[in-house]
Amino acid sequence: MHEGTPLLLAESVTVRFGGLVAVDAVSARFDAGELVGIIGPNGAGKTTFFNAITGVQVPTSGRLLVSGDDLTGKGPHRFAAHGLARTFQTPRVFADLPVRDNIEFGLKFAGRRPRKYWLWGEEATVPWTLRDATRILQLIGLSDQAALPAGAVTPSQQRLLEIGMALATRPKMLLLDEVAAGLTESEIEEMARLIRRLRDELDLTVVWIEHAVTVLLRHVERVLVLHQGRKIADATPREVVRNPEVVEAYLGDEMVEGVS
Ligand SMILES: Nc1ncnc2c1ncn2[C@@H]1O[C@H](COP(=O)(O)OP(=O)(O)OP(=O)(O)O)[C@@H](O)[C@H]1O
Repeated sequence: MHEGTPLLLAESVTVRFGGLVAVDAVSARFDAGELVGIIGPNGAGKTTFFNAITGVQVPTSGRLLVSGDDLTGKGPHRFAAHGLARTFQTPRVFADLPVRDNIEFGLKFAGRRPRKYWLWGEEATVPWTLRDATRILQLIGLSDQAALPAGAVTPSQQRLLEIGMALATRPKMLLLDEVAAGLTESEIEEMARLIRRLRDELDLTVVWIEHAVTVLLRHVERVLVLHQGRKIADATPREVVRNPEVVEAYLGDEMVEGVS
C-alpha cells in the first residue's frame, strides 16, 4: 500500500525527561496527501511527539527522516526548510501587528527558503491559493479582519491566523496542535472543514492532534493513539474505536459515538 519515500518517518522515537519517558519508542510514517489524527489522554505524549517530529524537541533516541533525509538532532528551522509547518497549543501570532502583516511574515519566510526544498519546485507553480496574503486570508476566512491587530481578533480567529501563517511558508506538511481547543461546536466543525479543504485542495499532508476526539475521528482517515508515551493503535477511525486497548485508555466509550 505504501510506496516510495515517506514524507516523514519516525523510527522508534523516544523522549525522556529525567526519569519520565514521555514518548516511548514510537514509530510512524506519514505519506504525501494523508490526513492523520493523533489522539490520546492527557499526558499521553502527543505534544512531546509533535515537538520531536518538528525538531522542537531533540529525541533521546530514535531517528527522524523527512523526505528521506535524516534530520535527527537538527533544529526546527531545518524541519521547516524541509517543508514542515506547525501550529502551537497557544497560538503564536504577532499581537501588535495587523493580521495581514502576520501572513506577510510567513510569506517572507517562504521566500528565504532554499528553492530546492520547495514542494512545487518553482515559485511560478505555488498553488494559486497560497500566492499572496490576500488569497491566504480568503482561504482562512479572515479577509474582513486583515487590518486589525492580531491581538484584537477572537481566539478562534487567532487560531485560523496561525494556520494562515503556517500556510504562508508553503509547507508540504502541516502539523496542527489542538487547533479546536476553546472553540464552540460550530467553530470546531468549521475548522475541521477548513482542514479537509487544505488537504483536498492544496494536497497538503496534515497531522492533527486534538482533544475533541469525536470531531477528529469524523474527519481523519487514519489515527494514531498514544497512551503513556506508547503508540497503542495506528489505524482507521472505525478500527480504532473498536480497539479494546484504546477504549480502555479512554476509560469509556464516549468516543465511539458518531463513528460507526
Ligand atoms: N519539558 C518537559 N519537562 C518534563 N516533563 C515534561 C515536559 N514536557 C512534557 N512533560 C511530561 O511528559 C508527559 C507527556 O506530556 P505531553 O504534553 O507530551 O502530553 P500530551 O499528550 O500532549 O498531553 P495534553 O493532552 O495534556 O496536552 C507528561 O507527563 C508531561 O508532564
